[in-house]
Amino acid sequence: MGSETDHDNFDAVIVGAGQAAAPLAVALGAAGWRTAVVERRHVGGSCINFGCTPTKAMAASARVAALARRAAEFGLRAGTVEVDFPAVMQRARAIVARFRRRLEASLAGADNVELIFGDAIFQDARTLIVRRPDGESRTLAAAHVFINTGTRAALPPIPGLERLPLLHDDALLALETLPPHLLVIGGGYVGLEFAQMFRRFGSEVSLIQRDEQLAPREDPDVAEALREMLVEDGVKVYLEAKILDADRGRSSDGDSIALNLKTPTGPLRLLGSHLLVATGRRPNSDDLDLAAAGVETGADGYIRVNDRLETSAAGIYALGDVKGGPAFTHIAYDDARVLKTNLLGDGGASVADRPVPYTVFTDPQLGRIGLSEREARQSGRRVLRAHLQMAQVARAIETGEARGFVKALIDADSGEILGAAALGADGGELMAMLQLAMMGRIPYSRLHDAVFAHPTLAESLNALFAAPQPLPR
Ligand SMILES: Cc1cc2nc3c(=O)[nH]c(=O)nc-3n(C[C@H](O)[C@H](O)[C@H](O)COP(=O)(O)OP(=O)(O)OC[C@H]3O[C@@H](n4cnc5c(N)ncnc54)[C@H](O)[C@@H]3O)c2cc1C
Ligand SMILES: NC(=O)c1ccc[n+]([C@@H]2O[C@H](COP(=O)([O-])OP(=O)(O)OC[C@H]3O[C@@H](n4cnc5c(N)ncnc54)[C@H](O)[C@@H]3O)[C@@H](O)[C@H]2O)c1
Repeated sequence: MGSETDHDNFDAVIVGAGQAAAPLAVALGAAGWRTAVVERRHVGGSCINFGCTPTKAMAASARVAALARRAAEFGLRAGTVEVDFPAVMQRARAIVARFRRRLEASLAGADNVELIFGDAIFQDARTLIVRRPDGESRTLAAAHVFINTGTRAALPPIPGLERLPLLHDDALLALETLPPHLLVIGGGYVGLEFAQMFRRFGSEVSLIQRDEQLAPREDPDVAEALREMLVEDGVKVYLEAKILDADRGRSSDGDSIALNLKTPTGPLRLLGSHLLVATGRRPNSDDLDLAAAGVETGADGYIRVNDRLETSAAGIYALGDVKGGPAFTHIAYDDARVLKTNLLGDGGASVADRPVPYTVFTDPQLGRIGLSEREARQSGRRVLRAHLQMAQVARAIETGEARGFVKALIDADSGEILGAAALGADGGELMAMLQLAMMGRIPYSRLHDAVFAHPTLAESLNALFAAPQPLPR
């Protein structure tokens, strides 16, 4: 049995096998650094195990169900559509297992990389103790430590919530039977994606949002269009709803959870069978003993870093969601690029001013990049707004997916695109085209005149940029 006085010396220890860890470990190992990756559960972190991967696999099943129900619109007779929920979940879990295996294999096959399962905790700035699942401990020492421990679901302070069974993170993926009535607290990206997909699987879904709009970071027109789409799918959306408390409910339908709300139209008691809490995340930084290492956090627990991802302790870095800021897999992945460049390459890489695109995988998708209207107004620039309803796009009409709109904000002086929102079929891909134009500083007038194949969604850029108008103040 290993003892805590035995030190394993590494050049680098990465705590948490999240989205940044694998690319960083493989690169460090290839450069000859002896690298340990410590993971308490599964490689791949939130994204592969209960975030992006399973939810996008499930959303794909939900989309097929929704399309199959619309078969008659396309001139087809598909009969009654039945959702085999255990099969949907089995498919999602199989994809998760496949991604996890692939990642584990890439770490196992990497030069100079050792994957160690266990909970890591700092002893001091250069030393970590890893408590392994079998009860043994290992002490790892390294000149460079990378913290990639991600986040977990944050529970809001609602009296009674702690006594109820909650669906989030792993619990949701373990579901075997379709919830008859899913209550979703929180109208952010997690809430939006789950509310729509479970409704499409056949659950009754009630979505409770405390703010006056869904997706509070988005412009009101985008949020309102998302609300309309969910309502069209049959989701009951409650805005400006304050949850006073939660308790065990009873109804003839077998509902066992009750939420007591204060809404703009009066008090409301909502009954449901299952409860998903999607009110944001909190960082996995509280059980690392960061104080022992001299690593500072903000009051919210997120680790403080500079633009080079260096923490307050020399030689210790934080990557991915645990450092706060935009919480997306591609950002965690890009954090690894910044550190690879600075530690193994030319140096000089920074997270300042990088683009932060994202796509919310509702159907249709919301693709976002750059400034929102609110931010454009605050920027003090002269801004134009280009706007196009998807109902005017040939491809969208032909494929029967004409909901939504695309809009772009333009610097009136340079003609450069400052930001865009594409809420429509393949909105994420459409947004990526606008992102490329932003990266290449291509003025909007060139996209207006560009030749795109007909009938693609790309072609809609011609019409989008036909007549941009001054952004209303
Ligand atoms: C439901 C849901 C859907 C999402 N969908 C998307 C999406 O479609 N697109 C997108 O870009 N992003 C999505 N995200 C966000 C995305 O999952 C995260 O931004 C991403 O996983 C962040 O990666 P990370 O590297 O910071 O850490 P994580 O992926 O969170 O991984 C952290 C790892 O550290 C481990 N760990 C923690 N503490 C310790 C410790 N003390 N010792 C050892 N190991 C430890 C954890 O077990 C975990 O494996 C989604 C998130 C959720 C919750
Ligand atoms: N497609 C994607 O890229 C994707 C998908 C899902 C999640 N994510 C990432 O995961 C992060 C977490 O997502 P999230 O949706 O959990 O958090 P979030 O912070 O995006 O949204 C939380 C929502 O809950 C609401 N809320 C908070 N407390 C409430 C209460 N007591 N009652 C009712 N509503 C309440 C907030 O107004 C907000 O709309 C996101 O910020 C995102 O970065 C990304």
